[in-house]
Amino acid sequence: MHSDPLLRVENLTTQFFTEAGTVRAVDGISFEVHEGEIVGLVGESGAGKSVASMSLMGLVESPGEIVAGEISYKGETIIAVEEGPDGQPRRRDDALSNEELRTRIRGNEIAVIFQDPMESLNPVFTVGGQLREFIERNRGLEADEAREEAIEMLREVGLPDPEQRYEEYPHQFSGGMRQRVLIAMALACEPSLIIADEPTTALDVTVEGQIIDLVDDLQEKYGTSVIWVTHDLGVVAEICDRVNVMYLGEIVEQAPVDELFYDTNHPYTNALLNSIPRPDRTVAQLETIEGVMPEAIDPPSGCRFHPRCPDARAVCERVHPETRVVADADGEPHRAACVKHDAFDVDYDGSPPLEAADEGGRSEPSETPGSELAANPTVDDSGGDGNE
Ligand SMILES: Nc1ncnc2c1ncn2[C@@H]1O[C@H](COP(=O)(O)OP(=O)(O)OP(=O)(O)O)[C@@H](O)[C@H]1O
Ligand code: NI
Repeated sequence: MHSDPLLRVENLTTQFFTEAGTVRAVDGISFEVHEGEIVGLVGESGAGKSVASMSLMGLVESPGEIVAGEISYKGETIIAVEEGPDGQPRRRDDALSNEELRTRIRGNEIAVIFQDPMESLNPVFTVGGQLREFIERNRGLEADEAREEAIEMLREVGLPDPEQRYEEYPHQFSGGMRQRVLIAMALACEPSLIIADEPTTALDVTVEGQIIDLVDDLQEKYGTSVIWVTHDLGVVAEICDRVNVMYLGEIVEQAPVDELFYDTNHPYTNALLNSIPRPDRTVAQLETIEGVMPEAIDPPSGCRFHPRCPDARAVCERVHPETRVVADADGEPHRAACVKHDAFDVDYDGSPPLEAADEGGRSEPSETPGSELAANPTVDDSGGDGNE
């Protein structure tokens, strides 16, 4: 990790200006992706993973806007927003224009794979035709050359009978096969970075495993870097080198993957880990995270996780922690945004627990299944899907 990163994201802040108020979807996140790395972006639904991904490619649509931050790719500033004289955010002079982002970066340098392939494939054209056209357009190849290349890519992503499959329509493909086609499309322009936004969420577990293996193999073969967006820490463990855990628009923990699992430093990550199904536990024993993630429109004061946090103390209501280095992971920083760590000098230990815990002292989560995160009456579980 001594080389310059392929992608550097600094203080990325993306908001949606809605009638109900300003949605702070991505609220000042910073992370890096190095060459040949698979970096995870993980968190519950609504954490801001997709908005962050779209922001990286300059694809946020109105009423959304990147209001602050800087993104550099291969050492070049591609997106940068500063405060203008009128106090409004504006594009910095050295950043790329939308046109430059579209022609130079998207597809060629950074490609994206979405959860639902049907959104990216046109049902009225053959799969091969779409892939060929994409290759023609983006690589300037002649039609028959592009056809050869398309078939080669279909073979590369593990589609049986690629010549025959080339002539078929998207509805003739299974979900997993369609996802393979999208991977072929993403790889066709030989990008240096692929953003995969929950590409396996809609697939059954076996097919999901196959797609993960495929991306892993291709990543190794081509040296492509990948940002893998998921709500599933199990998938992260399988495929990622480094991980960013997001909660309500912020990165709350950031570490190499083994470190994250063996030396977990944020209570939210811990809660996510405890909610992973394990073969040695029955469903009834699963500890899902209680309560619904609050709205990004009006996040809780202090630490945004405090209303659901088993470790919350009074200080957590007041102090909004940024991510700080809390441990060393073989020379790499392990960051967390939780004031219980010494790196935050706010007298967490001297601060009273937020609610008087039953029978004096806060119990380990496993001793009071299901209640530890639900205990706080301020948790609003009236909307959204709180099951994740
Ligand atoms: N077009 C939009 N207008 C208003 N708010 C939006 C819009 N798109 C996203 N948001 C809000 O931004 C926040 C982050 O959403 P995002 O889709 O990035 O979450 P996510 O982590 O990708 O969740 P999921 O796992 O469900 O895909 C949410 O509060 C969401 O409601
Ligand atoms: Ni998403």
